[in-house]
Amino acid sequence: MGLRFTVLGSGSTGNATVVSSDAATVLIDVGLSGKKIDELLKEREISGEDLDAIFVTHEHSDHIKGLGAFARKHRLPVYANERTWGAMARIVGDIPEPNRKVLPTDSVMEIADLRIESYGISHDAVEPVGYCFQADGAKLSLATDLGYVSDKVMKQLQNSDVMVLESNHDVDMLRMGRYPWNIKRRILGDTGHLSNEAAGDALCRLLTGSLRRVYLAHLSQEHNLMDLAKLTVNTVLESNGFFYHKHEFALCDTYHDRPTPWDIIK
Ligand SMILES: Nc1ccn([C@@H]2O[C@H](COP(=O)(O)O)[C@@H](O)[C@H]2O)c(=O)n1
Repeated sequence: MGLRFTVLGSGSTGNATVVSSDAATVLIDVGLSGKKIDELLKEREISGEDLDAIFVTHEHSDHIKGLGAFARKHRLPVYANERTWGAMARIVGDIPEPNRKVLPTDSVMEIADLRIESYGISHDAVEPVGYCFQADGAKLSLATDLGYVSDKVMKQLQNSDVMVLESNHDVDMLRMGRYPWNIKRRILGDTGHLSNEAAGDALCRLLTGSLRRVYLAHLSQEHNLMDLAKLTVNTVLESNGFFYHKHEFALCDTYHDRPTPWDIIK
């Protein structure tokens, strides 16, 4: 069991993911209440006491809603870049100084045998990041809340074994949906969220290496369906000549209201 993870919750109602190596376990984002995170961890047979640290992607409430309460309860160190700390200070409340850790964007650190790398992404937060994790020769990449996938991000995601990739909306459903126009423009823009097609396009450039599974994540409950997201991504892949067998590669589900099973990458 060299590297494994579970997505506890995914979508604008709250995001949180646990990544675990042989000797370290970390939580990425606390976008649900602290109480709910405790319940979800229990469902996956771990607890807050098993965690070594929390890593924050950005200050939007669906990523930090329960951060302050959860970090204080379990006395956990919290890692974020300087500007994200500034932007979330009021929402998160008091985190004791020794547990306020600054991890600059595009830097690497290690907790025991777990290598953690942050990378900058395009989203309308002060300095949003994604994270890649490596242990025991395996690589997991988390890539959600992306307006678009830049060449730099694409390079960062290369050689992943498993990815959690945003597939937020179906563009036609969003265009015809009931959100106000300014919000639609935001979601569709370069600092908004990846559509199903954009996720498919990104995968066309990533499916050449070791990639075995992609979890489609941060799906809109208003403008998407898991089956539609998978169909669209598959259609984009096939129209670009990528045909695969189930045992070689799979698209996997995430949920807004329940955790994914542990995925044991290695
Ligand atoms: N009234 C709303 C609804 C949603 N948003 C933001 O739009 C993004 C996509 O939301 P989905 O739930 O459709 O995935 C997300 O960033 C929401 O926070 C909004 O600003 N106002």
